[in-house]
Amino acid sequence: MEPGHYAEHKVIIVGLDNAGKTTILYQFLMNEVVHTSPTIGSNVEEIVVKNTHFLMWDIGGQESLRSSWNTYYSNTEFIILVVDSIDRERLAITKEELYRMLAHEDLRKAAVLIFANKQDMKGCMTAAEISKYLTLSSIKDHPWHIQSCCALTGEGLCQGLEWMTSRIGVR
Ligand SMILES: Nc1nc2c(ncn2[C@@H]2O[C@H](COP(=O)(O)OP(=O)(O)OP(=O)(O)O)[C@@H](O)[C@H]2O)c(=O)[nH]1
Ligand SMILES: [Mg+2]
Repeated sequence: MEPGHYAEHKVIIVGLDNAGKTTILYQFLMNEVVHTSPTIGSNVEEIVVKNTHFLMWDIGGQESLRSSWNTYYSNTEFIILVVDSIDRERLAITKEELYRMLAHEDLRKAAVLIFANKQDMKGCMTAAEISKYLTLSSIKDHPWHIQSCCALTGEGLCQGLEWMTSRIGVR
């Protein structure tokens, strides 16, 4: 590669509405909690971690928007799936969306980081419970990792990014 040029790794941040995707993106960018409103379309930001450049697409998760997630899939290296750990009722929908993505041709080489977000909420599901419900251990054709986090404090977010950087160059 020429000097001054660097590889940029494409990331999509997906998950149901209200999961905390936009909050996570701006924690990565600014180490701050921003005021968010539901994302219509997407936000895109470049996040640099230890000289590794990620281009992160944060995509709106409302039901009507989920059918267009696939327009963001090409060349994706990482999927960040954000789960609202207090939202037990809708974990089944997240599961459906996860397996739909994993079956998509354009994502066959993507690694998956699952954030079990909102760990500050009383009575929330643990990462282990979410992992079991999503049957993550059955996923053999994509590298995956689950990390508990709280986007409001930033706890757990760095560990998730570290897993991503550790994957680069593995394949
Ligand atoms: N308690 C708590 N609230 C959180 C956390 N992360 C995000 N939130 C709140 O959850 C709400 C939704 O956050 P967003 O980041 O806008 O959610 P989103 O996933 O981008 O939603 P869409 O854009 O509609 O898909 C906001 O009120 C956030 O402040 C967390 O870790 N704990
Ligand atoms: Mg959003």
